[in-house]
Amino acid sequence: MAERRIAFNDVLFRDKVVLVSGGATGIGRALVWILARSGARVVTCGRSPDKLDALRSELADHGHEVLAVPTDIRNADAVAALFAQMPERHGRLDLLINNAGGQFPQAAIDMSANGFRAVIDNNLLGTWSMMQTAARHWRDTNTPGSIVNVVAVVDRGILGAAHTAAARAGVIYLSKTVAVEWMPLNIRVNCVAPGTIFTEGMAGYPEEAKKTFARSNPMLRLGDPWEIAEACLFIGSDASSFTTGEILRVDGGGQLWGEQWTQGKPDYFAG
Ligand SMILES: CCCCC/C=C/C(=O)SCCNC(=O)CCNC(=O)[C@H](O)C(C)(C)COP(=O)(O)OP(=O)(O)OC[C@H]1O[C@@H](n2cnc3c(N)ncnc32)[C@H](O)[C@@H]1OP(=O)(O)O
Ligand SMILES: NC(=O)C1=CN([C@@H]2O[C@H](COP(=O)(O)OP(=O)(O)OC[C@H]3O[C@@H](n4cnc5c(N)ncnc54)[C@H](OP(=O)(O)O)[C@@H]3O)[C@@H](O)[C@H]2O)C=CC1
Repeated sequence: MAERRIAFNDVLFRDKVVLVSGGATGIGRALVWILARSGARVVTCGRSPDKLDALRSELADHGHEVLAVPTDIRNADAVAALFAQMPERHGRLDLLINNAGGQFPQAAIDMSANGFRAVIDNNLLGTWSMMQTAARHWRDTNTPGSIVNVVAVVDRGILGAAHTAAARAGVIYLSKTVAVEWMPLNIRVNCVAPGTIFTEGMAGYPEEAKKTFARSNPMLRLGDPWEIAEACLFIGSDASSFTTGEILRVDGGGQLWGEQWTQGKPDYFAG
């Protein structure tokens, strides 16, 4: 990541302040790297202080300073404290990328009320808390802003992950709504919907399902976190200044062809 080619020039984010949630691993880590190398001042958060420490020292070894604040996005007080640190440290915020999130694979019929709620809390309510806090900051400081929400491709549902399909659809329609409501505040709101991307998060999926993931799109491969990071850079930056309320699917064409069963394909559909 310290060397990989970046599609955009290195001034696009020079001195911009960007908050990326969930930056310690996977797509978030690629985002932190690509933004730092593009000249941005990067702030990130996550629940695990150890993972954030490892990220901070990895970036520091290459001369990039990152502010990494342990924060659970489901905790409104922690989110408020995170946002309070940014003006102090960097004076402003230009872009928020809501990447933190996740779920577990399970048949909808077996989900407990608490399990379903945990995924809604994490992906819908946590993301909303970050979005609203950022928007209030931009309103109160009379400065422009941009939000990118990392969601998932929900057009055909997400088999074996009904909770996250519901949460991500919620984020998409929240985004479309506030893209209009917040335009008078000069805030753009867009989503990036990754297909199946090879990250640390894959560890939570059964081997039987993982073997089939490469066939979930016509490119017959998994995506790479860097491919999602570049899409977020494009849609979050001035390079897409006339775009708001949009969903950019980065899924190798998976919304058109391919099947994804997060727990493996049931016998009923085999053959
Ligand atoms: C979208 C396309 C899918 C295919 C490709 C993969 C895409 C990815 O997104 S990979 C990135 C995934 N990364 C993660 O998922 C990491 C983050 N995930 C989590 O932190 C958790 O899964 C969580 C947020 C959903 C749950 O966190 P937490 O609130 O800390 O959970 P608790 O341990 O307190 O449990 C609450 C509730 O949920 C039930 N539960 C948790 N894990 C599972 C599981 N693996 N299977 C079944 N149920 C689970 C847990 O049992 C609790 O319910 P009750 O037992 O009823 O109290
Ligand atoms: N990989 C894929 O195929 C796909 C991924 N996505 C979504 O993209 C995003 C990134 O996923 P990916 O990189 O694959 O997964 P990872 O599990 O590697 O990354 C998720 C990151 O979010 C952080 N996080 C999770 N919950 C919280 C929370 N409540 N508060 C703060 N931080 C949190 C985690 O850190 P910590 O555990 O320390 O809190 C972790 O660093 C997620 O929203 C994911 O669901 C969507 C579609 C497909």
